[in-house]
Amino acid sequence: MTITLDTFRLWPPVLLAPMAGITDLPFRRIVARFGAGLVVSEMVASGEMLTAKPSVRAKARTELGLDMAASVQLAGREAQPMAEAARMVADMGAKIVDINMGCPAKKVTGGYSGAALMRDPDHALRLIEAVTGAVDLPVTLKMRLGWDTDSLNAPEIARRAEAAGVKMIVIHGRTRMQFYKGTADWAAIRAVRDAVGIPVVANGDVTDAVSAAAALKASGAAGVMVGRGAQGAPWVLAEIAHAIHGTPAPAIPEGDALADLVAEHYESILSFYGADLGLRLARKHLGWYAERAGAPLRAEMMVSSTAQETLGLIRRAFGERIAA
Ligand SMILES: Cc1cc2nc3c(=O)[nH]c(=O)nc-3n(C[C@H](O)[C@H](O)[C@H](O)COP(=O)(O)O)c2cc1C
Repeated sequence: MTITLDTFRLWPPVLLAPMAGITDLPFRRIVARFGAGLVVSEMVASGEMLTAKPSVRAKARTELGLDMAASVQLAGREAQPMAEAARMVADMGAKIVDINMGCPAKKVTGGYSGAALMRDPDHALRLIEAVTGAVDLPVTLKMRLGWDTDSLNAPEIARRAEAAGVKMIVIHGRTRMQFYKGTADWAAIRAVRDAVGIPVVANGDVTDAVSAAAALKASGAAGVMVGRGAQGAPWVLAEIAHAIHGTPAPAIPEGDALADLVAEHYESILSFYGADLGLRLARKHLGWYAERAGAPLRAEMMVSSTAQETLGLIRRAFGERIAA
């Protein structure tokens, strides 16, 4: 099934989830290049966006280097700053604005944004209407099944969001109180799908073609969104799309090709954030690549404090390993 948001066709319907601290522009570029229907920015706090802090604006950058609509996710608890932030990210090139109503973090819900908005649907709707009214772009909504198992109100909110102009809904098949525990309930997403006419996308624990097919079957969703499964494996969305939608198979890098990819990702993190911050932020990605590939020298990469040394380690860990 194709997902169309106004004039944008999200093909294949395998989308990269927003992940704070992970789906920055360097990572989104790589995932997009392998192949994905959409890559979503990490959440951008609307209040901070309005202060124009450079580090916050960097999260909303949209230069994917491909002919692909960039989606920027906004988080916030008040309608007006969300509307203003939406206009700002549109000015920065966003073609789709996503609203975060799923984040379970206390820092976020304590501020009544993220999943906390699901506890007050009237307020959530005012916020959604403010955003859909502020920009002439498709607005999408990402949320959970509800706050807890006694309040599975995603279908009701989805229906109201559709009436307010939202064009696509992503459901992480857990409640807020589950945080990331247990397993995602893909079948429960079907009630949302049945409640609206707009595309609904299933999210949570989709890591490969098998889980993607199971999530689609159980939920009846129009597509899947992959988060943690793409860490250290930016090609996984393209693999899923190939298996399910028949798109071209990605060339999964091994040996020197993997070393080249990891080095390229590493250098793009350094140039995006600057060397000091980049060096530290890159470590988690190196760790994931190493874990996935079963590569050695992980501990050394975690403590390496110069780019040159780290690049040498990357070459040895990923390149020589397979070649040997
Ligand atoms: C480290 C991390 C950061 C996340 N940040 C965001 C975020 O900024 N916005 C959001 O809507 N969801 C965020 N999420 C939730 C993911 O988008 C996704 O809903 C969740 O991880 C379930 O999907 P998965 O099992 O494919 O990872 C985050 C998840 C993780 C693990």
